[in-house]
Formats: sequence, structure tokens, C-alpha cells
Amino acid sequence: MLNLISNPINFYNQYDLTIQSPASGISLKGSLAIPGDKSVSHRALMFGALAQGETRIQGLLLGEDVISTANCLRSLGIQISDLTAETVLVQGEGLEQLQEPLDVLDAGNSGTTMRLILGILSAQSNRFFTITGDRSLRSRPMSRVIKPLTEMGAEIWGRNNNNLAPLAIKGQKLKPIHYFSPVASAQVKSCLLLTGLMTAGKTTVTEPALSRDHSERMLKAFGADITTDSETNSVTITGGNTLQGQSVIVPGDISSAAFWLVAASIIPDSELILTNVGINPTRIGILDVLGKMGANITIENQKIVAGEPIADLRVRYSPLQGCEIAGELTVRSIDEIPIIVVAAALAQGTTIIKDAAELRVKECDRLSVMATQLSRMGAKIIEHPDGLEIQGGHPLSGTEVSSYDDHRIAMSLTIAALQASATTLIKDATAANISYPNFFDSLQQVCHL
Ligand SMILES: O=C(O)C1=C[C@@H](OP(=O)(O)O)[C@@H](O)[C@H](O)C1
Ligand SMILES: C=C(OP(=O)(O)O)C(=O)O
Repeated sequence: MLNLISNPINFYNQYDLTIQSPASGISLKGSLAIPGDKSVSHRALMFGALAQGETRIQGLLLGEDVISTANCLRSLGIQISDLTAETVLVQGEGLEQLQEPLDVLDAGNSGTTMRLILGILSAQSNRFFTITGDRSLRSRPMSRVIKPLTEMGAEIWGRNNNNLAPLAIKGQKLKPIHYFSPVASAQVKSCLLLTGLMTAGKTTVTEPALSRDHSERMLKAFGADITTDSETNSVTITGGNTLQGQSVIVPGDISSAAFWLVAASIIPDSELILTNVGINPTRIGILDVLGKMGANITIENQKIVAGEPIADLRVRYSPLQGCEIAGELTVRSIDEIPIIVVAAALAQGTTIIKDAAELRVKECDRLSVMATQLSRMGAKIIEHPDGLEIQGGHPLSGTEVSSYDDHRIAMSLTIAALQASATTLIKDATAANISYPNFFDSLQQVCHL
């Protein structure tokens, strides 16, 4: 644990972090309980709201994105108990019982909240809804869900030819479709599954590669009629089945564990144990990427909890080599690419990341921001339209960098700064609270001088 007198990690003010490289270096040691999975937390709240009876959620993530989902659902008339309690209770109202809110719903910074809720609202007949978000979310494409929803008969209006929030939705009775999504996106798939749940007949979504399948698993557990076809990456829901409230145990988020997996791999003499991490096969691209790079990670105490596989991950320092990441591996590590860029910058040799154009429409343009901010610290990165080429092994040195208010960039730059010489100032580092509220406390806990 850090001695506070010589603590090199300090908040410079309310938002910005400084990390000063200590002369003797640091190492990371200890055990961390990883906070709840963000994707699973959003779904537990939403499916609980649509179910009959009570849903009990243990391990809900208290990140700002999940709080946005809870606030939207409360504005739609759903009772949700104190989010800080060990078990959060959601009193479900059934499939089409949401109330018309008196004000604009606010999805904050959360793409998952906005896209999944659009699927629910579109099918709430004879009610009118408006939804917006923060500056980042108002610039993210919503036509990817509005287009298929409109094919089902939904009425949705927005800026930029019905693409950008604020959006207005008039709930309707809808008709089922078979949608061939041009992007592998769990948000598109989950949005349409939710609409399909409330629409008579069979709604099918086929995607070019399998995106995370938490909705399929959890909807099935709540009693929905869902079938999947792994050969065609298709999922079909038959509408009309009521959902029944369930007990959900949220696994630790592997996307949050990823920062520690990379940090301990690149910082000499480190060893961390990350407990109760979700290892759903659609989410563990980061383990495959780090495996290809030569990381030393072992998976221990595997078990299935509430329909999701979990395990403890032990990671020890190990010199990394560059590798290529493309195709379905990119899809399975999509949120981890920013921290993979840090691993690649400190690895020997070249890393090539392809098929990652989706990163340009996340909370910020994550390809461009990681390339520019890490290059300011001395990394050698070439940007391509759909990816990055990182020439590893160039030493990093501290300077002023910005998170662009993106949680994953904030945490990735923090880990890079631990291996940089001199002092790094990370503007808007507190963006980390979107998905990892105690990230900096955990960092203090495992940092050893
Ligand atoms: O469904 C989800 O919970 C998510 C899906 C992914 O987005 P896309 O569906 O846009 O790929 C991911 O990037 C996001 O962090 C969470
Ligand atoms: C892209 C992300 O989330 P969302 O799309 O829900 O804003 C993320 O958490 O990295």
C-alpha cells in the first residue's frame, strides 16, 4: 500500500489526476474485488422492470451509467430500492405498463441505456416519451436502432434525419421482423429483442459476428421464449410471454478487470488476483489478446453463477510482444481496445488492430483519442480508418493528456502513466466513475512503492 507522504497519485483538483513516476518505480500487488458488470446491471434493472413481481439484484454496479438506467425506469413509474443496498429490489410492472413520464428521460452518458430503452418505449402503445443524454451521447448514432424499429412500425423522431438525440417516441403496436444487422452490436440486438418481447410473432436478429449474449441468457432466465442459432449468429424471440421477477447475481465486469490485467502485465514485479470476474465467452477477447501477447494470466475457481460463468483471475508481470487483433477477436474485446493500446505501446514489436471502426462512435472517437494522447506521451501509433498500428517499445514520458470525458480513456491513460517517466496530468480522470466508481481507491490499494 502507498505511503501517503510520498503518494505519487494525486487529484490535482476535483476532476484532474496527476501521476508522478517514483524514482524506484512501483509494483502492483494484492487482491481486488471487481465491481459489477455494467451490461448485466443495465439488463437486470430493465428486465426486472418489465417482469411480474420482484427482482432482487446482488452486486449491481453503482456506476453513473447504471444510475442513469435506474433514473429513467423510476421516471417511467418503476419502484427501485436504494441502489447502494447490498440487494437492490425492482418492483416489476409487466411488459406494457410503463407510465408516460412528465419530463424528458435522461440517459446521461450511456449508449446502452438509450438504445435498449428505445426498444421498450417503442412498444408502449398510446404513450409519448422524450429522451436525451449528455453531449457525447447526443452525438452518437441512434439510427442503428431507429431504422429497424421503424421497420417494425415504431414512430421515433430526432435530429439529423432521426439519428441523434433528443428523441421523441410515440408508442405503438408493432409487427415482428427479421433484421440483418450490418454491425455486430449487442445494443442493437438487445433493443430489438426487447421490442420483439412485446410484439406478437417471431422477431429475429442476425448479426455479422456474435456480440455479447447477456440479454439472451437473462431473458431466458426471466421466462422469455428465445432460441439462438450459433451457425448464423441469429436469435429469435417469440413475443407475448410474460417475464417473472428473478434473483440476479451480477458478476464482476471483465471490462473493468482489463485495466488491472494490463497494468500487472506491464509493471515489473506485479501480481494481482481479481475475484469473481465474469468470463462469458462473448466477453473474454481480452484474455485471448493478452494470451497472444505472452501475458501470464491463470483462471482459477471457475463456476456458474446465475447463468453466467465467473472465475478469479491471477495475473503476474510478463514481458509482452505485439500481435494482430482482427475480426471476431476485435468484437469480443471492443471495450478493451483502449487499454490494449497501452499494452501494445509497452510491448516489443508491432501490434495491428483491425475491424475496430465501431470505436469511432463510442463515448468519444477512441481510435483517434488513444492515438493522439499516447503519442503525446511518446508512443508510436499510426491511425487507420478501422484501427491502429502500434510500434511498441518506445518509452513513455509524462505530459498533459485528456480523457475526453471518456471513462475507458481515463483509466487507460492512468495505467500508461504508471509506466511513464516524470509526471502525467490526466484531465477529467473522474470520467472513470461512469463504469468504475472506486477505480482510483483500488489503484491506491494495490500500488506498492
Ligand atoms: O450491450 C451492451 O451492454 C454493450 C454493448 C457494446 O456496444 P455495441 O452494442 O455498440 O457494440 C459495448 O461497447 C457497450 O459498452 C455495452
Ligand atoms: C461504449 C460503452 O458504453 P455505452 O455504449 O453504454 O455508452 C462502454 O462502456 O465502453
